[in-house]
Amino acid sequence: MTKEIDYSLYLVTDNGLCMGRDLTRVVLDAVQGGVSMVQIREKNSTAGEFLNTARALQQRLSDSGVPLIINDRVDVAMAAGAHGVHIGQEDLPYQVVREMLGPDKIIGVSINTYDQLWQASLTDVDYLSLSPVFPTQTKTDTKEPFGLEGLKKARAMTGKPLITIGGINRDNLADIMATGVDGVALVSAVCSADSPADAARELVRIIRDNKMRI
Ligand SMILES: Cc1ncc(COP(=O)(O)OP(=O)(O)O)c(N)n1
Ligand SMILES: Cc1ncsc1CCOP(=O)(O)O
Ligand SMILES: [Mg+2]
Repeated sequence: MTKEIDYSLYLVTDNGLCMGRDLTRVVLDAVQGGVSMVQIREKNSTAGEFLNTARALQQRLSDSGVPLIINDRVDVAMAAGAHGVHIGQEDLPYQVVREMLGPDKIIGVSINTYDQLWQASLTDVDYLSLSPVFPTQTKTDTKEPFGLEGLKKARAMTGKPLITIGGINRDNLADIMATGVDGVALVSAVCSADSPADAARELVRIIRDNKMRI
């Protein structure tokens, strides 16, 4: 069953890119600006720190309707009562995560190749994230970027909710939305912005003006 989720503007956090500001503050400002989904991605935190951040945000976002997704750590997601988990090709296998979380939680999977896209399309995963669309300095161990033509090809291959990530900003967002993806995930364009709220507002406007599918 397809869940009713707004994937249009998906903030993925990176504490180190928040310009010394409190991560929770940056996320709440971004949500004020219109971010529709949030993923906590803490690569340098202990499990305990990750859980504390997740619990604090889960509580602060509970009335907003914005789903909170945990990167990689199914245990942290379960302990925090988060809405779901994002996993990559080197994380726990999708079926195992689904068995652990049950049918109602949101599970997203990173897709690095067309073969992975095809395989994942056969499962009941909630969304697919083509990764990366462009090169980025935020994550250095990425595979070959898909580019805009790759996004179009991927869109034609699956009817599942499809988003993309990597090097996305206000200058390339319109072209990305025109490929027919359901949304975009970004780190630095929001986390490092002078005003995360204003940055999110501008991105929302570009998405609204260029979205292909409702
Ligand atoms: C929305 C979204 N898309 C892709 C990724 C990357 O996940 P992964 O390939 O597992 O890499 P890490 O983020 O774990 O370094 C993501 N986190 N979110
Ligand atoms: C987490 C992740 N996965 C693929 S690229 C990426 C980082 C994207 O960061 P930015 O939006 O700053 O390019
Ligand atoms: Mg991962």
